[in-house]
Amino acid sequence: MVLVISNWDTFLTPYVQAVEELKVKLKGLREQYQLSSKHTPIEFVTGRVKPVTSILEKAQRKNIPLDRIGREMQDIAGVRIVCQFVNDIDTIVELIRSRSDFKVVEERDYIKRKKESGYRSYHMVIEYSVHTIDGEKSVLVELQVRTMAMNFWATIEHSLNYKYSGEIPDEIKERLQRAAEAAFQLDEEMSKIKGEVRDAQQIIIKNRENSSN
Ligand SMILES: Nc1nc2c(ncn2[C@@H]2O[C@H](COP(=O)(O)OP(=O)(O)OP(=O)(O)O)[C@@H](O)[C@H]2O)c(=O)[nH]1
Ligand SMILES: Nc1ncnc2c1ncn2[C@@H]1O[C@H](COP(=O)(O)OP(=O)(O)OP(=O)(O)O)[C@@H](O)[C@H]1O
Repeated sequence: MVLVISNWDTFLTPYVQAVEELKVKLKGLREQYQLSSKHTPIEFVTGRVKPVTSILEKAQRKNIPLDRIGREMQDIAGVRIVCQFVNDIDTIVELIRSRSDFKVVEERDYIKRKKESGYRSYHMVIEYSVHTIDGEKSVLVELQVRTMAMNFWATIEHSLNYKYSGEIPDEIKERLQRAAEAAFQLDEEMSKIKGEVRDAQQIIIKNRENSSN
């Protein structure tokens, strides 16, 4: 099968559907936590379908024939779950593992073992089924689970990589390494005072409830 550009919309339809469904499901979990006045391990959720130019660039870089990208490119559909605290990540990972509608096919822990760049996140690749007019279709989705500090660092580093076409100057790389260490320290410190932060959140929720009654 040779994919031509006019086929991309059709090819990507199940991926678009998967990302939309997963965003609804994960945001639904967040709502449920909020309604139960429990601390929510999900601060926010984003998702995207990989742009066609990025799919083509990655296929070429990784030598993936276009007729195999559905099986070999794991991040055509991507969802990111951002949390407040590092241990929220464990809660989310357990939650995802326990679901019957997600089949976890791979996990990569870049928190225990950060990447050379300084990148930290927990990655899960799941197989997810969507129902299309041509029947059920299973697609791979990459879930990135990270704290707000990890997300801040990764977003800035991603922009700089884009700016320098992947060749970030050494001096900036070193600054990024130091910033990654600072983000790690921020996560550590916040974890130590999370009880206090959670109490404050409960007070805010209760006050909101009282003023709406
Ligand atoms: N900002 C940033 N993001 C990263 C970094 N490493 C990985 N990521 C993100 O995580 C995704 C998956 O990375 P990996 O788990 O390394 O997967 P991979 O297929 O081996 O590598 P990629 O070719 O980078 O996708 C990437 O597409 C990025 O979105 C990094 O050093 N910086
Ligand atoms: N799993 C994901 N969930 C949500 N957003 C993502 C995910 N992966 C990447 N993104 C975001 O999507 C945008 C476009 O990403 P793109 O796929 O081109 O980059 P990348 O993942 O860094 O690339 P590559 O894997 O090809 O090196 C970026 O803003 C990136 O941060």
